[in-house]
Amino acid sequence: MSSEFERIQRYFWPLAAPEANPPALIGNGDDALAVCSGQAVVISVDTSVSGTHFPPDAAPEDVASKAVRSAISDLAAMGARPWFYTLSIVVPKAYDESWWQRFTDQLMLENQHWRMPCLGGDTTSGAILVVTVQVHGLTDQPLRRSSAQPGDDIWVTSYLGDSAGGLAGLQQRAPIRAELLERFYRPEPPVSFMVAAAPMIHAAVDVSDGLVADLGHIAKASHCGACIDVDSLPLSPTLQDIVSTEQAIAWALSGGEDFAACFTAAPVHADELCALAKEHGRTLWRIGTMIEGKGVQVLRADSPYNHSDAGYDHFG
Ligand SMILES: Nc1ncnc2c1ncn2[C@@H]1O[C@H](COP(=O)(O)OP(=O)(O)O)[C@@H](O)[C@H]1O
Ligand SMILES: Cc1ncc(C[n+]2csc(CCOP(=O)(O)OP(=O)(O)O)c2C)c(N)n1
Ligand SMILES: [Mg+2]
Repeated sequence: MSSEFERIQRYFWPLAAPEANPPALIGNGDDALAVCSGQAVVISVDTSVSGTHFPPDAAPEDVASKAVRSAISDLAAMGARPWFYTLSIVVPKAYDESWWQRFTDQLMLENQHWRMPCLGGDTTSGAILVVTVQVHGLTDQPLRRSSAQPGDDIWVTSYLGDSAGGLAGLQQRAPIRAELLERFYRPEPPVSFMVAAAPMIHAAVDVSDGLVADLGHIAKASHCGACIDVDSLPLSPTLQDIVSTEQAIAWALSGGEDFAACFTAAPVHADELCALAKEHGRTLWRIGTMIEGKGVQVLRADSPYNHSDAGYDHFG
């Protein structure tokens, strides 16, 4: 088995490809990374822990994809294009080199897909696998949670609840479906669409903890309320095939890890937003309206819909 430094050189330094745009002033291999950008730099860090964010027996490829994509989701919600990321990793000593190879091969595929190299990080051993990805994105004008206005339409950028359905399958609480596992391990944050749509968007958040909880962040930060209709929630045919509509709605409202964007925009932009989404190979769903007041109201045919609005809470 090779040393820590040999592993860093062999597995992580090649992940500096493809080159960052604009390139780093000092890249991998020094005491620190040095970069310079003419635009605002948007930075977000997310940690994935074995047993908390993915099952302990998850494939290295799946852990790699989910860690990168869940971090990129925050860039999409800010309307920023990926620039580069850093990677901090704790790996149990018992993992063999084939694990390292498979993990970093998949990271390379993610780098190419998002055009986002890994320019630095930290490597240690420890009791369980922990992967921390800090992403850096660029934009001229970051989107915020705090700029929604009463009267805005509320939009989401993907089916909701599929990831929770995939997790339920892994945990033998529901039938396993390959498409749902794919949504759990390889979500598709709407990066290029959100960058292009940013000028029309008032406020945005990424849906990681659950729609009601995350939309609640927009409502609170914007000092207004939100009203959504459960019959307009985008539920995938696959999800509806494996569980009751009530269960699918519950997962769409609070399952979490959809890594979609939820955003608000003036109704006048509705057609243009849908056309733009199509150009970027995406679909948009309008799920409600921002209103005066506070909190998130969940309705069905104008009556309150009974649901749990608690999002995922690491200490709940
Ligand atoms: N340990 C921490 N130290 C400082 N700030 C934190 C810490 N944990 C979370 N935050 C900040 O609190 C806010 C909410 O965090 P979180 O719910 O994890 O956001 P997200 O869902 O976007 O990852 C973010 O702005 C985040 O940067
Ligand atoms: C083994 C396992 N159990 C449970 C979950 C469900 N789960 C874990 S974290 C989480 C919410 C999102 O994670 P968090 O760390 O809060 O992301 P952030 O909001 O910071 O982006 C959910 C739904 C999972 N993904 N894997
Ligand atoms: Mg977080």
